[in-house]
Formats: sequence, C-alpha cells, structure tokens
Amino acid sequence: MSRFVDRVVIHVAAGDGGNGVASVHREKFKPLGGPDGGNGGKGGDVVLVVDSQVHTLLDFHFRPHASAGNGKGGQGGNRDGANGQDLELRVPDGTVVLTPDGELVADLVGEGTRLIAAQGGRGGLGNAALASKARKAPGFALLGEPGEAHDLVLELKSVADVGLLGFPSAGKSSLISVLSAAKPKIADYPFTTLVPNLGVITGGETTFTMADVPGLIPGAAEGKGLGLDFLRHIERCAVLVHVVDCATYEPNRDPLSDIDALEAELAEYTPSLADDLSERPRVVVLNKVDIPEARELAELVRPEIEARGLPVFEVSTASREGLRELTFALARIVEEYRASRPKAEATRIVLRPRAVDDAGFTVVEDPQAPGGFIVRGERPERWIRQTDFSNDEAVGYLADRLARLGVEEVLVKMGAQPGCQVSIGDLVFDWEPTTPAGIAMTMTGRGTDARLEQNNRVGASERLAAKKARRLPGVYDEYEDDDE
Ligand SMILES: Nc1nc2c(ncn2[C@@H]2O[C@H](COP(=O)(O)OP(=O)(O)OP(=O)(O)O)[C@@H](O)[C@H]2O)c(=O)[nH]1
Ligand SMILES: [Mg+2]
Repeated sequence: MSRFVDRVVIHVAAGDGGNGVASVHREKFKPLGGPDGGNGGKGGDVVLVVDSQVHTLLDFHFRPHASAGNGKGGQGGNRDGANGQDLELRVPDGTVVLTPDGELVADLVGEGTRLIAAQGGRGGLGNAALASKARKAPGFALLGEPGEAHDLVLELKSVADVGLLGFPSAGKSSLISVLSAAKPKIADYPFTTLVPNLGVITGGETTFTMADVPGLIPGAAEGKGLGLDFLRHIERCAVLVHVVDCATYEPNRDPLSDIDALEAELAEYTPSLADDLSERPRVVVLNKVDIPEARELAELVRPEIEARGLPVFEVSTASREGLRELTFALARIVEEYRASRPKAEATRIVLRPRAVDDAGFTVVEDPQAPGGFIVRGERPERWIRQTDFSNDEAVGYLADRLARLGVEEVLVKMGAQPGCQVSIGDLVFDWEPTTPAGIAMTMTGRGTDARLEQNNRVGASERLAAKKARRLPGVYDEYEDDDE
C-alpha cells in the first residue's frame, strides 16, 4: 500500500530553559555587595502555525524532527540570559493534531491559527531573584527546566487536490505510482484498490496531492461496487481526472460511454455533497496508448471529447508517455483553483495542548516500594527539575518549598516513617521529616541550610507554616511560592 502523506508523526522538542546563576556583586571596598546573579532565559516553543500557502504535510514526512532553541544561562551583574528562539512550523489549513494515542489536541483552522506544540522550559531564577528578607544572599540558583518533548500526529482532512475517477483496472493506481512516490497495489483484476491512496506530485513550483480511489461502476452512487464511500474522497478535489482504459475489450464499453457512465454516477451522488461537483474542472486521461489498438482508439475519440470542452491527455503509465504534460496541466489547474478559493479567516487563536494544573499535588503509596510514597503534582515535579542537587542550599530551598506546599504534612498523615522511600518526578530519596508537621521542632535561627547539617534550625517561613498548621490543618496549598 502507498504511504499516506496526509498523516505524519512528528517529534517536537521545545528548548530547555537556561540556568539561573549564583553571583555576588563585587566592588572595591564592598566585597559583599549582595546577590546579582541573573535569571536563565526561557526555552523556545515549537509552534504550529496555519499557513494557507502550505497544502501538504509532505515536509514533515521528510523532516519529522523539530526542535526550538535553548534559553541562555543568566550571568552576574543581574544580566538575564536570552530566551531561546521559537520554532514555527507551517501547516496547512485544516490540520488536525492528535496525540500518538489518538486523542484530539487541536483542529487548526484559519490562517494564522497557532498551537504551542511543545512549550519551552522556564529559565531558572538567579540568586538575585531568589533573595528575600529571610534569605539575603542565596548561594544557589535554580536550574532551567527541560523543554517539553513529545510525538504528535498531524492529519490533513482535505484529502487531495486531484481526484481520479475511472472504471476498475483503468490504470488509476498505475498513474499515481508513476507520477508520485506512492506505491499502491496494482493488478489486472478489478477492485484491486480497496482504500484510497494518496500521492504527492510536484509540477514546477506547485506541489499537489492526487487521490486514487477504488474503481467505480454504474450504480456506485446507490452503493454498488465499492465506489460510494470513496466518492466522498473526491468531494474537495480541485480537479477531477477521468482515467479511461483505451485497451479494454469489454463489449458495450468505449472511452465516451465510460466517461458518461461515471458522470451519471457523479450527478447522482452530488446532491448529498456540500459542494456541487458539476462546476469542478475535469481532465480526461486516455490511458494505455502503448498498446497500438488503444492509441488508435484514443486518437479516434479525442476530437469528440475535446468538443465537450475537456482537455485530453493521451498517456501510458507503462511507457510513461505523456506524463509530463499531464503533470504540468494539473499543477496549473490546481493553482488556479487555489487562487480562486476564499482565504480562510485569520483567527489567530493561540491554543495550548492542555490546561496546566498548577495547584495541588497528590500522594499515593508506592506499589514498588513497601512503606514508600509517590508525590505527584505539576509544581513539586517542576521544583525537582529546577534543583541543583550538588548545592546544599538549593536542596534546602527545595525542602522549604515542599514543606510550604504541605507535602510533608500529607506524608505524615499517610503514615510515612522517617527513612522511607519517597519519589517525586525523577527524584527518589529517603525521607527525613524536616518541618513542624514532621517532627517536634527545636526553634532556632536560620543560617545556611539547616537540614543538611541536621541541626534542625528553622526559618521564619517555617515558623509561620507551623503556626498556620496548628490553626488550620491542611491548608498549605494556599501558600504561593514567592517566585511565582
Ligand atoms: N499496457 C498497459 N497496461 C497498463 C497501463 N496502465 C495500467 N495498466 C495495467 O492495467 C491493470 C490495472 O491497473 P491498475 O492501476 O491497478 O488499475 P486501477 O484503475 O487502479 O484498478 P482498480 O484499483 O481495480 O480500480 C494492471 O495490470 C496494469 O499493469 C498502461 O499504460 N499500459
Ligand atoms: Mg487501483
């Protein structure tokens, strides 16, 4: 079977966020001038943009990987890193975006409609931005977050620019196979083609698609043969091409009566279509002229078809005669048709794949680790990614954030024991309670990181949290992180 170019799987990778930097301002006679580490830049997004000049998904077929630029790291002197470059991918109007599991992400309609297919990672905050009253000179910064990366399926509903019509064995599949890279099944028994094949053809500057449908027979419009379902596939075609077998030996069949018979089917079928097919340009291809009798017949009927105002092309898919002229003629008609179509509205909608649930978190028992727990949630998982685990202070900051969100409290409620295994995102660690919710607190001041030194010193925010916890158990979620 042929390759379906109207359905492609693409791999989109947004840029990573740049790391924040920990830096201290230095001046003569002012050795510790305060933190001045800048923030990392945001990673670039991969964005799908509807462009009415694009008609196929062919480019993605050849280049399925797309990645946007990374954000630059922050620098000292409060210099923020540059944002990564967005990558815009131009897609045809009517492109449907799905997850690999077939879940609909978006239906991209209208010039300029945009979908952020992969969101760039946030840049990490530098130590200047992390400074607060309680933490005057942070000796750490946050890491940039990795950009989103995943596979998406693109599908294009408007099947083809050119639709082939013809009796079984007229040579429709053969024609597509010689004009394009599609490799449909070809055989000399009728109804070889069971599903529509799509081929992509280039004629000069124009790229267009051609749909091969199963052979039609009289009565198709009432469901005879295989044709009815497939008539639908030619509904949106710019050009209809009659492929006529000039070498058939069946009685009562000749090129003219074949065309008439199929036109009658189309007329019959048309009322059920949104668009009227009778106005659609038509071309007649007289096939198999490599056979001498067929060429004679073709030359005989050509004037009569031309008299009906239809362009005629004598071709042979076997000897490849006449194909070039046909390709260029089709390209021209397709161009004219496209130019005559009303432009799609510029809707400029920006769509995001899914709403970001930024609020809470859940804790479940870890089925893999007896006595262990898994913490899930957009924020805790992000915080893990932002943490530089080689920096003790950064780890302490993470612990603060998790405690303020109420993670520890929930762990305690669920019966977590000190030393049990806790997983958050990619991080697996042995849990040591650090907050009032976890252990009886010894109240002390706060210097560098307390918990790593195991001396249980507590900061102002934790004291506040402890107070709140005593008064209003279970409302830690209200705490907003100070950097968001
Ligand atoms: N001699 C000759 N044979 C051809 C030519 N084009 C197609 N054929 C033969 O005609 C037979 C039918 O060709 P297909 O391309 O499968 O015809 P189709 O119109 O797709 O048929 P269905 O799928 O059944 O509707 C095959 O045996 C082809 O080899 C041609 O230009 N010359
Ligand atoms: Mg076929």
